[in-house]
Amino acid sequence: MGFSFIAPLPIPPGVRQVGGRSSCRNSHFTTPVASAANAARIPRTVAQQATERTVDVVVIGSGMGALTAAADLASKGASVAVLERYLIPGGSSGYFERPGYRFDVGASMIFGFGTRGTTNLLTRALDAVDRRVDTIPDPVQVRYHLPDGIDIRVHRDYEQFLQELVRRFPHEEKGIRSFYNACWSVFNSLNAMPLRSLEEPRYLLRVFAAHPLACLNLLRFLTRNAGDIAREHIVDENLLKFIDMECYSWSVVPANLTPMINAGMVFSDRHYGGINYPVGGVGRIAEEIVEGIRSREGCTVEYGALVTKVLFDERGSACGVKLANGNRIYAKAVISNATRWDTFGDKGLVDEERTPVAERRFRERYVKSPSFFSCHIAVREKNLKVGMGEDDGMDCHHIVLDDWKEIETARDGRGTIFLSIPTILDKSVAPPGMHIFHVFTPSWMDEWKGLSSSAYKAKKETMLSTVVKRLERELFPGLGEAIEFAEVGSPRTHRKYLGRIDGSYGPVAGKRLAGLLSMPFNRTDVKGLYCVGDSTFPGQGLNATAFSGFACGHRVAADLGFLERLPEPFDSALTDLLSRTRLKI
Ligand SMILES: NC(=O)c1ccc[n+]([C@@H]2O[C@H](COP(=O)([O-])OP(=O)(O)OC[C@H]3O[C@@H](n4cnc5c(N)ncnc54)[C@H](O)[C@@H]3O)[C@@H](O)[C@H]2O)c1
Ligand SMILES: CC(C)=CCC/C(C)=C/C=C/C(C)=C/C=C/C(C)=C/C=C/C=C(C)/C=C/C=C(C)/C=C/C=C(\C)CCC=C(C)C
Repeated sequence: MGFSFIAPLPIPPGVRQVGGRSSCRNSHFTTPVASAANAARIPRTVAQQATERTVDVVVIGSGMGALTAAADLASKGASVAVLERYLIPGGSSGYFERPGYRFDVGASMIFGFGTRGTTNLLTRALDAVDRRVDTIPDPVQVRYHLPDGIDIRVHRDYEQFLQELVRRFPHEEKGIRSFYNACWSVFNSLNAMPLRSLEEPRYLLRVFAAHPLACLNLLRFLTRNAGDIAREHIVDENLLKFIDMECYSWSVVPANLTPMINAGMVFSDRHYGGINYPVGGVGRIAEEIVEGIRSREGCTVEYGALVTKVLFDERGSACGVKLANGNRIYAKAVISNATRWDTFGDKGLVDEERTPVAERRFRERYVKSPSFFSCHIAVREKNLKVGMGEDDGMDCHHIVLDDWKEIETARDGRGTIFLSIPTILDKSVAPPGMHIFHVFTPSWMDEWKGLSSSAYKAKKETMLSTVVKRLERELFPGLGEAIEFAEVGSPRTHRKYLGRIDGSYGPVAGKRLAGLLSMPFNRTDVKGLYCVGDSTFPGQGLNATAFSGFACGHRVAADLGFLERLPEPFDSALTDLLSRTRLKI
């Protein structure tokens, strides 16, 4: 293949841009100078003298869950310190740059970015701190290239999508319509109400009083999985496999393990708010929220700020954090955006001996999803043998699978391929005449452990070549010749730069669970310590973690007196009841 191979990902020249603009008010940190090496070993360049200070809320990490919670709290008047170990905000929704290019670290398919309803939580996270990002509507959420010749486009227009699916499975028209109608019923219920903390009873009582039917409908679906509902309406096994892929493509588990509430959100929002690409790349969302947080009195976002431990007071409540440079920040509430595995346990921010039983139970029910092997590829349009122009009808997002048996388990680049070409929508993220291909496929940490550096590099090259050959066969003949350069990341890369255990995409049900009911909310059994992000209700996805951010912000604000709440014991009764129920199921 005629391209230069560069690894690892991401060496962030763009870092200087973001860090350099930093004006960390009240901060004792200096902005670290960017380099791949110190990015992974941060923070080395922070203040020499250990310092202490106090804020209302410390937020560990700056993924979308964390930023939404911080933005919400900042908008309510709390002083918030967001501490990010890396040099760029956004975590899996961050970016990295090469001259002329801006690559999205995670995928580029963004839900929750519409202009109407209540479920557009990314738009709302920006609104919370008076910021906005322009978007480009995507006419097709994804094009599936599946076994048995199943080639389906999920059009933004709902009826157009249904007709395409019905053309392929005419005998299942009724089942198709009734399954997706069930999804709409979930979505319409969610979209009727303000979305806040389900463990804050005052809010819950008000929302039940204002929208009783919607709440009862959600309760009905809360314990169910999408696969069960699909089987109530559909019998064709190939169509059920397609529904499995519809779920797997974002939940990384098949339909029988995918909570129905989440399926309802994803399968309807794509036709309601639509999939919208942020102009300038996905990283723009986090950048703007950061600017909005920083504009609030007493609020900071600090990079190169690796938190090593949560601090406790004499009553055992979380009261702040310790950083790798020895600094301590005290707070009335601590919010962790690290995964639950990175928050609790021997290698976590809270030692095993302080780890509550509920957290051990969580680890019995949820497992770490696989990570990804991801390739960020710069492609010359003139060398591609398929049209990429505005009138050529090339779609931005593709999913490729050769054999149904390979959907979940195949290794070495033979499993499901996810491809996003953001330059189809936004030409500003690459130089003229160039495209960005972001290709990823599930991969596990155990495949990459213990390799010498030459074996590691060779494995990356082999995997890249496997994936490129599959794309050449399916979609882009001659792709290899069109590649200018490629940067490749393994699960090790994801662990190193995103700080996620084993580079995992997030927690997934390790066995059949009762829908979303088993997923913990934001309070933990450690007083003063909250979790946010994809280890909390409702799970993975930017819009999902934005929900967890709003819910967390709301619960913390009520606990700290920024919002009214019910008197005790009524306020905590629901949290206690839900934790006890969770321990039993
Ligand atoms: N829709 C899409 O296409 C898309 C794209 C990208 C990501 N996603 C999903 O979005 C979700 C976002 O996840 P999230 O909000 O849970 O967070 P995240 O993992 O994206 O971010 C967590 C942040 O916390 C930081 N961090 C971790 N430990 C730290 C420590 N000890 N000290 C300081 N900082 C620390 C990390 O560096 C990271 O920036 C994920 O589920 C992801 O899979 C979806
Ligand atoms: C008391 C109680 C508990 C209860 C009561 C009742 C009620 C009221 C209830 C309620 C509920 C609620 C509110 C809920 C909520 C939910 C939500 C918000 C959800 C959300 C979700 C979302 C999601 C899941 C999303 C996701 C997404 C994703 C993950 C994406 C991804 C993507 C990708 C990866 C892409 C790829 C592809 C290619 C590239 C092709």
